[in-house]
Amino acid sequence: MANGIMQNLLLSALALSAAVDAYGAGAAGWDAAYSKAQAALLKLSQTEKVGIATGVGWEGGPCVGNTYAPSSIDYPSLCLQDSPLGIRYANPVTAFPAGINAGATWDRSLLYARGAAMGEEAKGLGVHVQLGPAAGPLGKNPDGGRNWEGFSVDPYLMGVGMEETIQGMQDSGVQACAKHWLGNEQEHNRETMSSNIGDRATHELYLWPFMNAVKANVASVMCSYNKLNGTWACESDAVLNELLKDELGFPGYVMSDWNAQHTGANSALAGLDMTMPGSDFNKPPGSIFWGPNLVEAVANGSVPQSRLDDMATRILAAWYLLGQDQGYPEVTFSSWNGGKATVDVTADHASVARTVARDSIVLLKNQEHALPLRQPKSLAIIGQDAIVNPDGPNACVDRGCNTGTLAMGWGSGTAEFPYLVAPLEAIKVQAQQDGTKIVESTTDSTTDAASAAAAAETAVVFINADAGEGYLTVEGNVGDRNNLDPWHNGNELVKSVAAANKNVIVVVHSVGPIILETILAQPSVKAIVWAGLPGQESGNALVDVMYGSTSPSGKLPYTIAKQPSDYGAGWNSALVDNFAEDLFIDYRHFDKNSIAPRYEFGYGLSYTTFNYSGLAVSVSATAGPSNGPIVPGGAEELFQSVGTISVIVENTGDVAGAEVAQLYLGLPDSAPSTPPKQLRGFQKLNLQPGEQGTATFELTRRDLSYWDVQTQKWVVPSGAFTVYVGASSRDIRGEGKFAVA
Ligand SMILES: OC[C@H]1O[C@@H](O[C@H]2[C@H](O)[C@@H](O)[C@H](O[C@H]3[C@H](O)[C@@H](O)[C@H](O)O[C@@H]3CO)O[C@@H]2CO)[C@H](O)[C@@H](O)[C@@H]1O
Repeated sequence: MANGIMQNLLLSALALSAAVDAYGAGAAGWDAAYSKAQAALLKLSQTEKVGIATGVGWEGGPCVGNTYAPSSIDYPSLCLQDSPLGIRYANPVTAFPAGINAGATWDRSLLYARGAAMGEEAKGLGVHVQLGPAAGPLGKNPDGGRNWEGFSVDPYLMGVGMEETIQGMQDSGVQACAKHWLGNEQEHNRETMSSNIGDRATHELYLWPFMNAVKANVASVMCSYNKLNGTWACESDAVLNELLKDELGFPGYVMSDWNAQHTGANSALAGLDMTMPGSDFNKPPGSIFWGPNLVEAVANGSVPQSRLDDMATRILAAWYLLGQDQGYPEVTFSSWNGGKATVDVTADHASVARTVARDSIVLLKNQEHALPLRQPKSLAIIGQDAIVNPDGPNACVDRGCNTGTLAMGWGSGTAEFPYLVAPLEAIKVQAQQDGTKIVESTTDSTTDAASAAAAAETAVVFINADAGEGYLTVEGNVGDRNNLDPWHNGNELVKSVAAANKNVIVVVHSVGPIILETILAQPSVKAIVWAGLPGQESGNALVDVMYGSTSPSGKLPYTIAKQPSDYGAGWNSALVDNFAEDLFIDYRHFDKNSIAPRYEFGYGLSYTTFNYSGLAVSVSATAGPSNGPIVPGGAEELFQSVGTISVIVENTGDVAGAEVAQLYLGLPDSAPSTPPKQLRGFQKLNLQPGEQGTATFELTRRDLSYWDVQTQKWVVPSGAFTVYVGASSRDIRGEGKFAVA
């Protein structure tokens, strides 16, 4: 007995030192957090160690996930709460624009501000772990149901979104959770299918944004429902221990998606650290994998004591890392009784929400200066998407319906609207100031639409396309979209308006790309505005842009194709997805196959114009693999600067505007079958008329590397790299070269 205890203690010590080695000495605060965690661990009983790794069950506490509180140390029942765009099932909270809008701003400071504001609200409500942001799905399937929760289909932009959001959230004191790890690209069959992804695509596409998350010291990671290469993501040694903890040096803890655990001992050995929600949620009664079963598994030797100690240490360390041991607020709401909080945490966050919504708007078409509107005599506002759901913006649980204006998708990635400013409501305020007569048709009836359109100088028609999580089916869409068309007969609505009015503006609220060919075929359609999923400040943000108090400055975070088949990808109903696209998703696929997109990745118009000049390239790197110690994010060398590329951008128009200058790199031929160009930098510059600014793109070794499957390392290839700098992935304004010997 005594020998057994001694052996367990020795194994624990070994595991703890292994964990310390894994994240590298001195990594931003983790060292100190681990020391505190190790000290606390010594005071915990076996049952308590298991308890802090086990959820108490769905609806077992105030949050969507709750752990058992130990009595031996001053550590709470952890409250884990969605979502990536606000605090789910609580009110009042701010309903921020969705991730896809935050990505469309291409604005690092706004991404950070949104994260910080969400983090403040989470902390204020006593939430310890906010379940976001999301980098999986990445969005390789344009019709994927949850793509809108993340920032972009491009891993670089997604990575920046993850990093800035996590930094913002964690600077406010809440633990972030990067999800869903890994390869959960569709909702159909998500809990049964296997994502079979090649090693290179795994690294260069799907893992890439999680590197940024781990580099930003994310406290936790959620493993996904699907299998990866045949093994459940939440019990895959290759996915959790090898990729995440060893290769990326992740020092925090891995929690399961809700019920994504399939075995007790196996998942523990593979690197799962916390099971959620910990009950037999959606499973036959009695199928609880941890709790007492984990105590038993350690006792009978199927799970080493060191593994249990490692789980508990990681969970405790994340809590200490965020300083949650210092006077953290109590949970002040319950998810299960309407979420009414005893405190108001919203502060001035509506202004952050409005700015993100405004600066994410992408102007796709603007013919004959249709926009901005200049005190029109009359305006027809058409479509149900112009008004709030008559039953209220929160009428459907988890936003599981598409009635009224669309401002977020559906599922767990939602929050309750405290209010929702509808487009019509905001336009009416402006119209009153301008003396504009408003004619309304707020159903999707084509006949009513035509009458309203005929009675006004200009017609603004609102259409949308929704998607969400597969546990809810909305209008026949099981999470993923059935097609890339606008919902509610949107094409016919626009056609009827365009037949009755010569000056039509189309506003699109959508979760992702829609096919616009029918709409573009109408000569009366002069302007198209993509407003995405703008959150509670929808109408106000739209008015800011449509009336020109701010020039549109969003850029597309994905490609809009001419037809669905152009993407070469989409959700499928099989139980296996072989990810045949490999590295060639979205613009990488269009470029490789010389397919002309309708609106390319990175595209977006402004009310002004920008000139690019003075491209300067100063890059010096040595070819070969990146080595060095593992720090959070990966091999240390990967994050070393190898130089800069800069370009001068001038506002050549007569109004102020912001331009997102974008850097794409083409790798030399010595890197085998690589996409023709890949985003490797961007900077948004606010410029007054006539003003010049310099966009500077700092490059790291990772930006120059590809994943070499033979050596299992990131490798900088030798040869000539091509530099493309421009206003989008297809609007290249300057080209250059640099060589790596
Ligand atoms: O919320 C935590 C994570 O949960 C996953 O989604 C779950 C979601 O939170 C939950 O509300 C939903 O429950 C439904 C259940 O699946 C269904 O069978 C039942 O009929 O209705 C329930 C809703 O009332 O289950 C979701 C999982 O299936 C997310 O994937 C994850 O991102 C969240 O962070």
